[in-house]
Amino acid sequence: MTALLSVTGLVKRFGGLIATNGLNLDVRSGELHALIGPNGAGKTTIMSQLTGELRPDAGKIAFDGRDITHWPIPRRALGGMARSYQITQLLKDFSVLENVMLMVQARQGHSFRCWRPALCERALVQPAMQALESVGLAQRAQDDVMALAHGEHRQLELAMALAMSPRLLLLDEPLAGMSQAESSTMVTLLGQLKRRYTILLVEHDMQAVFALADQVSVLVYGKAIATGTPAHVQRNPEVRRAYLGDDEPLRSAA
Ligand SMILES: Nc1ncnc2c1ncn2[C@@H]1O[C@H](COP(=O)(O)OP(=O)(O)OP(=O)(O)O)[C@@H](O)[C@H]1O
Repeated sequence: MTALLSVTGLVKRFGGLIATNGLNLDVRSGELHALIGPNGAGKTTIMSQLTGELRPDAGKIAFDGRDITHWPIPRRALGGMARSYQITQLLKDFSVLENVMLMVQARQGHSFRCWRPALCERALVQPAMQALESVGLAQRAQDDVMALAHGEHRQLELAMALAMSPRLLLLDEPLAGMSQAESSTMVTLLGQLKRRYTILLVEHDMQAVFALADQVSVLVYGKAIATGTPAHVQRNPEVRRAYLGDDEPLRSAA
């Protein structure tokens, strides 16, 4: 498998703090690659550099063989990178379906024109409904966003990312704040989306990470100290020491 995303020597400084410290990371087409590490390791900072919300101080980001390091946010999004956020970012006065339709419309870009209701239906509603079906929310399409439970909000955010027809899904803590039942629904969902999409997943829930990931990269102080299969990474003594501060199995890390 070739690398869809290739990060080389990435550096991001906040004043005297080096949040990304010469990071190298390859995400291959079709894999679910998890990025784990202790709080403050720099996971979200990397996601923001990938989407273009933060500018790196050095290094290169290549996506699908093209150097996108200096591309603006919309160009990356239209080029196939979609991020779902750690903090819920939904339009609260809109319905579930309308939130997704807005993303479909954004995807269509400047060329989008909707002259007749029938055309709107085909251009916006159908793809939006498809995205909702992919996350199990089709039945809630007409509901107000505020009527959804927390777990369903996260599913909706995922549908919004899918509505961008992404080639790479960037998921920042999709299980954050979820009940056990909600987590389990989301893990099943991500298992279904795996392979259909290339996914870079930041997540603290190690059980979910090890159940889902093909590859895991462990980040400590802005650097990947290990990359490999879940089994490989779990056995790595340096990972155990750096991540847990002891020799306990990695499953309880957060
Ligand atoms: N805008 C900013 N200005 C200054 N420092 C920042 C900024 N954003 C992040 N940092 C710092 O950079 C480091 C990495 O933060 P980041 O949020 O990327 O870590 P993280 O691994 O995502 O943490 P968590 O698991 O808690 O979400 C931290 O020390 C954080 O305080």
